[in-house]
Amino acid sequence: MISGTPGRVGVIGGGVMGQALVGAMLEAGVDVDDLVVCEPAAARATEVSSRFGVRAADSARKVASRCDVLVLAVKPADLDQVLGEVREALDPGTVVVSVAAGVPCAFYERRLADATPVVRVMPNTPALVGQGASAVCAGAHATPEHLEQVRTLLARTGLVLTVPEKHMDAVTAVSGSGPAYVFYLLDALAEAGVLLGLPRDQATQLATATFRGAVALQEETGEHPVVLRERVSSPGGTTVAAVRQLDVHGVRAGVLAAAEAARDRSRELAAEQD
Ligand SMILES: NC(=O)C1=CN([C@@H]2O[C@H](COP(=O)(O)OP(=O)(O)OC[C@H]3O[C@@H](n4cnc5c(N)ncnc54)[C@H](O)[C@@H]3O)[C@@H](O)[C@H]2O)C=CC1
Ligand SMILES: O=C(O)[C@@H]1CCC=N1
Repeated sequence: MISGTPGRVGVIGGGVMGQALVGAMLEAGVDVDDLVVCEPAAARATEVSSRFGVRAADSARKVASRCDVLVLAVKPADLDQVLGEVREALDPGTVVVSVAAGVPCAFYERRLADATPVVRVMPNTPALVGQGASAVCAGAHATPEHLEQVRTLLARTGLVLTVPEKHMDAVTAVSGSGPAYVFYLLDALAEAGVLLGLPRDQATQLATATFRGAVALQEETGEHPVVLRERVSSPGGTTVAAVRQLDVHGVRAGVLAAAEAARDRSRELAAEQD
C-alpha cells in the first residue's frame, strides 16, 4: 500500500468490531470497491453488504490474496484457523492488522511468512459513532510507515494512540472493555432515579445527559476530575454525602479490581491460544 492512499482492505469477521471498522474505514476514504469482507454467518454477511454496500467474499483466502491490508476481526479462539487459511495467499507486503484481545503480535508472526508486518489494535465500540478510543502497536516487522497506514485507516474511529505492546493488556482493560463499565454505571444511575420515584424514561435521560455533560466539561476545561468533583460538592451538602457512600461501598476499589480482572483475562486469552 502506498502511504497516503488507503489501498485495498480485506476484513475477516463482520461482527461488532468488524462492522465498526468497515464503517470508519469507508469514512476515512477507503473506496467501497476496495473493501471486501468475509463473514461466514449468512445473516451477518447480508447485514454488512446492505449496511455498507461492500462486497462479501466466501473465503478468507480469497480476501487475503487481494489486499494491501488484512484486518482480522474474529474472536481470539478463531485466529489459528483463519491464519491457517490465509497464510499461503498473503502477499509478503500485506499488513496484517488484528483487533483480538490479548493475542500478541508474535502469535501472528509465528504463523505467517517471515517478515510479515503485523499491527495490533485495541479499539472499542464507540468507534461505531466516531467516538472510539484505540491503541495501536507494531510487531517486529512493521515499520513506522505501516503503523501510520493503519492509523490513517482508523482516523475516523476517534482517538488513536500508539503504545508499546507491553501496555496493550492495560489498554484493553481501560478503553477496550471500558464502555461496558460506563454503561454499567449509567444504568445504575438511571436505576437510582427510578428507586427515588422518577419515571424510567426521565431517569434515563437525566443520567445519560449527566454522563455526557460531565465528560464534556472535563474535556473543555482540561481540569482534573477531582477538582471538578469538588466543585459539585457544597460543604455539608448532598454531593459529599453521596460520594461518601460511593467510598463506603467500594466503588473506586471495584473499578480498579475490574480493570485488573480484565487485564488478567487478556493475558489468559493469549495463553489459551498458544
Ligand atoms: N466487541 C468489542 O467491544 C471489542 C472486540 N474486540 C475484539 O474484536 C474481535 C471480534 O469481536 P466482536 O466483533 O465483538 O465479535 P463478534 O462475534 O461480533 O464478531 C466476530 C465475527 O467473526 C466471524 N467469524 C468467525 N470465524 C470466522 C472465520 N473463520 N472467517 C471469517 N469470519 C469468522 C463470526 O461469524 C462473527 O460474526 C475479538 O477478537 C475481540 O477480542 C476488540 C475490542 C473491542
Ligand atoms: O470482552 C472482550 O473480550 C472484548 C475485548 C475488549 C472488549 N471486548
